[in-house]
This record gives sequence, C-alpha cells and structure tokens, in this order.
Amino acid sequence: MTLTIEVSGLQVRYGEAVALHDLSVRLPGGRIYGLLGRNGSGKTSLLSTLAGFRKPSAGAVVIDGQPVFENPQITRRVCLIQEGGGVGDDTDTVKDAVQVAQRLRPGWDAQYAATLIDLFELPLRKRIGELSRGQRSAFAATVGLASRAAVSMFDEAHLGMDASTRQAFQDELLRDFIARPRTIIISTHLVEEQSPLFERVLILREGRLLLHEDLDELRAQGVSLTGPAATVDDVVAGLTVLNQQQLGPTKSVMVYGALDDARRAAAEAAGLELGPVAVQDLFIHLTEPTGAAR
Ligand SMILES: Nc1ncnc2c1ncn2[C@@H]1O[C@H](COP(=O)(O)OP(=O)(O)OP(=O)(O)O)[C@@H](O)[C@H]1O
Repeated sequence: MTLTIEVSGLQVRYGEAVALHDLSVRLPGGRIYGLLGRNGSGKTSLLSTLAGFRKPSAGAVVIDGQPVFENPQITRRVCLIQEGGGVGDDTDTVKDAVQVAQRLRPGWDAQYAATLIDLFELPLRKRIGELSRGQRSAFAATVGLASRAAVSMFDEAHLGMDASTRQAFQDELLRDFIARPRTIIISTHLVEEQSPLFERVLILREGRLLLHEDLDELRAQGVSLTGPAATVDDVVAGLTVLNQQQLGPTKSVMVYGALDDARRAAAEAAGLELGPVAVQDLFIHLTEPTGAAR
C-alpha cells in the first residue's frame, strides 16, 4: 500500500538557526521523488523529520493521516537510509546485521536481501566496521531496498559507491519500485546521473521549497540552440543564458524559459538545432543564492 505524506507549515530549528521555514507540501504515494538542493539547503533536516527522527519545531508531518513523531505505527513503515551507511553496529558482521534488520523491519524480504548482497558482492563474514565506505553504503542500500518500507528514503545513500555500484543500485531501485510501487524519496547531488529515476522533483533553496513539479515540467523550462554563432546569438538575445559552448563557427547555447512562437519560428527558419537542457544546468540556475541566508 502506498502512503501519502502531508507536510504543513514545517519549521526545523537548531537553536537560533532555522533550517526549514514554513514548508508545506503534499506527496502522494507510489512515486519516486528527487529531493535536490545545494549544501545546507535543508534536505537532511526534511528527511529526518519525515522519518520521525526529529520533532518539528513548528508545523506538522503527517503520513497516512497520522503524525509521524513518536508514532511507531507509522515509523515502522518508514525507512531512512542516511549518508555514509549508519546501518548496523560496527562490531556486527554483515550476516548478523542482516538478521537484526530482519527483526526490526516488518516488510523485510530475506530472499531479496540475499540477492542484493550477492549483487553488491558484500562479504557476509566481515564486520560492518571493516567494510570500505562504498561497501558500507551498498549494505545500507541493501537494507533500504529489502525493507520494502511504504516510505523509503535515501539521503545521499550512494556516497562512496563506485560508478558500477551506483548504476546497479539505481537499476535495482527502479526495478523493485516498478514491481512494488511505494513512496521513494532520493536526496542527491548527482543531479544529472540520478534524475532519470525521478517522476517528481522537489528543490529546496535556503530552507524553503522553491519548486515541486514533474521532472518533465522542469525539463520543459530550458532549451538548447545550436548552429552558426551569430545566428544563435541573434535568436537568444535578451534571454537568460544558462551555459554556452563554441566549437569553431558553431555555438551551442542553453537558455532558461520556453521559446515564444516568434523565436521558435526564427530558430527553425535559420536551421538551428533545438534540444533539451541538462537538468543539472536548470538546477544550478534555479538555486543560485539569493544572499538572504548570509
Ligand atoms: N545539528 C545541527 N546544528 C546546527 N545547525 C545544523 C545542524 N544540522 C544542520 N544544521 C544547519 O541546518 C541547515 C540545513 O542543513 P541540512 O543538513 O538539512 O542541509 P542539506 O541540504 O542536507 O545539506 P548537504 O547537502 O550539505 O548535506 C544548514 O544551515 C546547517 O548548517
């Protein structure tokens, strides 16, 4: 069953410092959300509050109609994997840690956990404290996936994983999500690499929700134009340029905002090639600091 998350007027403070300001958002279940934001924008604060690890300083986090904090009925259906692993006791072997996870997590699928341990080539007899950083993350990812929690959250869970392991994790996450839809939230700085997973994207900036929309809507906010430099410059004059590259006489420019009909017609008449913009370029543009946080 998929669970809806409702966040209303959420504030998270650390003493005087406000990490999240009056954040409200509704996240229907059965989707993969990407949670993006620059360093310090509030992603971990939000995820740890959604998981019930942290009490809201003000406002509410409600899952399936019930407050999350100190509510085991809900928190047992939520799993947050934090960066750097943090799953299992350092002195336990991987095998012991799997058994602990099995006892603690109601939706645990032991067979699936064994498949993932094989996939990530994790040494069952080694202690958690003896694993490399990437192996630790792979073990945490194993716990996050095999828990099959109705709300599964991964906060920079890929840290230290090599490229092949990250790819295997991404493929596995998508495969398992399709077979068993649930709410998955992935916080990451690997915007371009991981965005193909996302159906919807949340962007935090300086503790506020800047944007919450479908990945396709976000993608539609940018366009790239390629062709003879002078013609490209003419067509994009007055638009917000995100990025540009020139190779000999050919220039490629990424702009923010959809092209109006007149510009599109001019671009097509001049034979310019139109294409999509990298999500990462849109993200960098949208999250430029306002200066308010300093
Ligand atoms: N334990 C803490 N005590 C004081 N301030 C904190 C604490 N944890 C986080 N903060 C502050 O809260 C804000 C949000 O931090 P948070 O860790 O939620 O951001 P983040 O988006 O996850 O960052 P990153 O991408 O760097 O992991 C930052 O300004 C940070 O300095």
